[in-house]
Amino acid sequence: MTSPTALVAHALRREFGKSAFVAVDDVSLRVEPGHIHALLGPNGAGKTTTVRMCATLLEPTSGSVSVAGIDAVRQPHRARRHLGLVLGGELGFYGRASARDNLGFFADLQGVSGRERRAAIDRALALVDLADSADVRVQEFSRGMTQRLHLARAALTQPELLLLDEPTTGLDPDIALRVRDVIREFAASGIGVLLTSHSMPEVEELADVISVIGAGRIVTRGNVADIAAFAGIGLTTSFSLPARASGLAQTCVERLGEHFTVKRRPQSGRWALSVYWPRSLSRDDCSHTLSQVLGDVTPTDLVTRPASLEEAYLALAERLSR
Ligand SMILES: Nc1ncnc2c1ncn2[C@@H]1O[C@H](COP(=O)(O)OP(=O)(O)OP(=O)(O)O)[C@@H](O)[C@H]1O
Repeated sequence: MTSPTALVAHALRREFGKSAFVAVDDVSLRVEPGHIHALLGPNGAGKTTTVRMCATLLEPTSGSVSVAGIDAVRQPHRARRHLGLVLGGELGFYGRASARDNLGFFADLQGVSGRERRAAIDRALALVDLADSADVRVQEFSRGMTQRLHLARAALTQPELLLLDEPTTGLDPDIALRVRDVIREFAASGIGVLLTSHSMPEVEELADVISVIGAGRIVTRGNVADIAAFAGIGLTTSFSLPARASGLAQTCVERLGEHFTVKRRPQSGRWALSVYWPRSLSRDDCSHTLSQVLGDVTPTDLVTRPASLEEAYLALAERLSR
């Protein structure tokens, strides 16, 4: 038997306040079992509002949410048993109690039966690599360990759907990498994951599908190449010039900037330049156009490659604002 789709949100709309401010409008999302779907967008775009509606914490003004085949608007209590939720920067544990006792408290809250309780806690701790710290008081945990404990809490009931709202925000890069490993392992075990994040490398690394949301509406959806195509860019070229070559850096910005998007930033005492090429240009077209501006200067770090998610996203930025 095939598992039901972990999440199907259809035409979600949420208004707030007397003015009926539309925070989310006509948002539809699917998360298949074992897949990671990332929701990417600027501050205030509607990501958290969408996640909260999917988590049954906020009722949609209109639209539907189904979690593991259960109507989450009509039957929120039933749907809740099939989902786990982790919000970035969450508190919510008892510092003086051990990791195991904290999870025990949440297991009781979530209705895990007495018989399954011990096994569920051990399994959840092992999943996030905290088995050795089970009896350590949470106040002694680092932020990364605490965030992994939140993931363990969300996994207690073996949910079909995990909703992760900025789960690595504020973590050191190495700890964020460890949390990402755990998220990937969750998906590999068959859980469907809806992830919001402001970290482009994180989304690029983890997501099977990316939905870009701006001003409450889904603007585009797909993989990195699809998002770049929507943004109108194919290849990008990056290179740097010494700080003393300001004149040439300026010429690049002016001449190339007439037809293409060119970004110039000071970086480690040099000028870092990036050119976003339209999809119609081949690699040869790009290097030919660039050589006409650079003349006999050949930057040693020049690289032309498919646009990254960050570049595609930056190219889209204006289309995402309210
Ligand atoms: N309870 C509320 N009452 C009124 N307006 C709200 C409420 N919750 C959210 N909003 C508004 O809805 C819009 C979407 O907010 P939301 O928190 O979903 O955005 P977001 O994409 O998660 O942003 P961020 O990246 O900053 O977390 C914002 O303009 C926000 O001010």
